[in-house]
Amino acid sequence: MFPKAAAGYSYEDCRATADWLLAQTSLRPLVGIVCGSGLGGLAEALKDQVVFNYKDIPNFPHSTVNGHAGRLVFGTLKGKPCICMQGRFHLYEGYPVQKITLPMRIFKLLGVETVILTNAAGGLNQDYKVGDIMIIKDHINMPGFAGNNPLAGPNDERFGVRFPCMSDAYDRELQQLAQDVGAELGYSDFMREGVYCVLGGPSFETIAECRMLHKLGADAVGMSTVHEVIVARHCGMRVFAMSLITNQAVMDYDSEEKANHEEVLQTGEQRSKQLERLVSAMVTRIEHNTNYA
Ligand SMILES: O=P(O)(O)O[C@H]1O[C@H](CO)[C@@H](O)[C@H]1O
Ligand code: HPA
Repeated sequence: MFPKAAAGYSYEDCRATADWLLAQTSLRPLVGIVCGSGLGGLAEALKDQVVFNYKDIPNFPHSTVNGHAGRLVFGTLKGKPCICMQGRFHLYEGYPVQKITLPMRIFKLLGVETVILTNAAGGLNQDYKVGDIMIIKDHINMPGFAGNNPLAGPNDERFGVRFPCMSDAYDRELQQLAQDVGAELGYSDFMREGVYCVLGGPSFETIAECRMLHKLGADAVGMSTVHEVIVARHCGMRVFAMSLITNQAVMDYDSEEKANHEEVLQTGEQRSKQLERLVSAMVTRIEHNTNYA
């Protein structure tokens, strides 16, 4: 039922990749950051960088999407050890869902305790504007409804339990921290919180699909993040995620708007400095069990 190609990587494969990385750098990251489309600039805030191209990392998939550089960056943010994915993997690139989430298991084996995920998304909530930052409080996993869940297949208890809870997927303390930090930075006017819905892509949604998703309770729609969140929670990492609303989902048959990736990347560029400040300030204030000083 689960052909080998779709089964992802074994615990030993993940361990081998993590050990390979650990052997190349003395940095031991506590925070893992994933940059969404056009948001790779987040990695630039890291000091004392050690950078790996995905194509040089054993077992790692390769980035194929414009706006996803395909580099894994180790470094520090105000002294705190971090790892940052400059580019992620998506279902529509043709990877099985178990493979696009491999980096979350590598993060775990490297010692990461907290994951911060970012993405570009289309706004379904009519109160949202392009450029808003939405703190994700919950998700709707559409591919999961059809059985395409990254945890489908044999479960290795060394990562986590067979039936992980997802009602607490998005850490509430970290959501509050983001609100506090956002307010201190003067970002409250463009910060929202809401529900993110993942679809398979790569085609953008039809008008009828956007209307349906909105009725179902989604505030933003995208093609990523949720799979990573599920795998990160399965192996016990704390998760914070946010969407940059890069475009308004088209909900109206009279509209001339057309979703396009260029607009997505452009909005990412415009908000990248603010996102960088928000993430940096959050990272410095997240408490960890390990004393990294
Ligand atoms: O979710 P991220 O990786 O930010 O990318 C978003 O942007 C792309 C569409 O423009 C899709 O890949 C969508 O998921
Ligand atoms: N739909 C799906 N994914 C996206 C969008 C969108 O409108 N914008 C950015 N990623």
